[in-house]
Amino acid sequence: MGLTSQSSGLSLLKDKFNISKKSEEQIVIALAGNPNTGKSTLFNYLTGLNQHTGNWPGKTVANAQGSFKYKDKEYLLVDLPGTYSILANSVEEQVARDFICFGHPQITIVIADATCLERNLNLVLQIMEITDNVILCLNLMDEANRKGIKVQTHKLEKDLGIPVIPMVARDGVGVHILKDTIEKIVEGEIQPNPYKIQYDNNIESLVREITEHLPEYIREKLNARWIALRLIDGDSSILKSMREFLLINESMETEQSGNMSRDDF
Ligand SMILES: Nc1nc2c(ncn2[C@@H]2O[C@H](COP(=O)(O)OP(=O)(O)OP(=O)(O)O)[C@@H](O)[C@H]2O)c(=O)[nH]1
Ligand SMILES: [Mg+2]
Repeated sequence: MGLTSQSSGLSLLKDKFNISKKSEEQIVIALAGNPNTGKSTLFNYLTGLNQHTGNWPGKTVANAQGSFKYKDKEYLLVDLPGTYSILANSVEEQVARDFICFGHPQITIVIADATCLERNLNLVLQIMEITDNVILCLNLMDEANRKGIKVQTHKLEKDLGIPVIPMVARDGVGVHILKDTIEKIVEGEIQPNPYKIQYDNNIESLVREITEHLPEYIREKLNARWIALRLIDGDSSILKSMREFLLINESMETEQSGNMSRDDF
């Protein structure tokens, strides 16, 4: 039973991330991106809300969440803090990383500034290492056009292996295509296949070694390759997050988790 399964998923969302689903059927979507790329603008456009988003002060998380409906499906949109990376160098980065990794949103939208794509793609590649269901929105296309910047959207889509949607969120341009793409991913009509970075042989063999030693419980529930990469990078915060995740999960899934406990880390 995966974490997206309703029994554990709901409590994990509530206990760790303070996210309340209105119903079990609601599909959770994370909205990530660099600061100032139009996340709030898109969030407000989709949800009809009018709030300043990205308010995640440390451990007392007051997140922004809103819902929308499209073709009879209910979606819960979670706005993540604006970050340039999710390598957990700051509280914001850790919050964004933990939600994408442990909160298991069914889809993660990354909203990028089309006028400085190179910098924005860093975060996109990092998120693609954690999860497959990623959509890239190229926002501020009006600004890009004004500056004479042309983006080869289809080539980018092919190279990244995920849907890429040009957007002017301020005017709602591209939002319908986004909703349609979300729906097609949920229905399985679109299956993103993100490009995965291959590291040099030393790192790849370490990744294999670490993944083999990760407990089966973790391998089933989380992206073992990504966890191994973070451990190789010396990121001790991932251990803390995994412990927390196990603690919550243990209390909810005592029977399913069997003998496995956080003390195994
Ligand atoms: N020209 C243009 N401006 C936009 C577009 N989308 C958003 N903006 C503007 O860009 C600015 C930043 O938008 P926000 O939605 O606040 O960006 P954000 O990503 O939530 O920013 P942080 O929360 O600070 O990370 C605002 O002034 C928006 O009006 C767009 O498509 N075109
Ligand atoms: Mg914002």
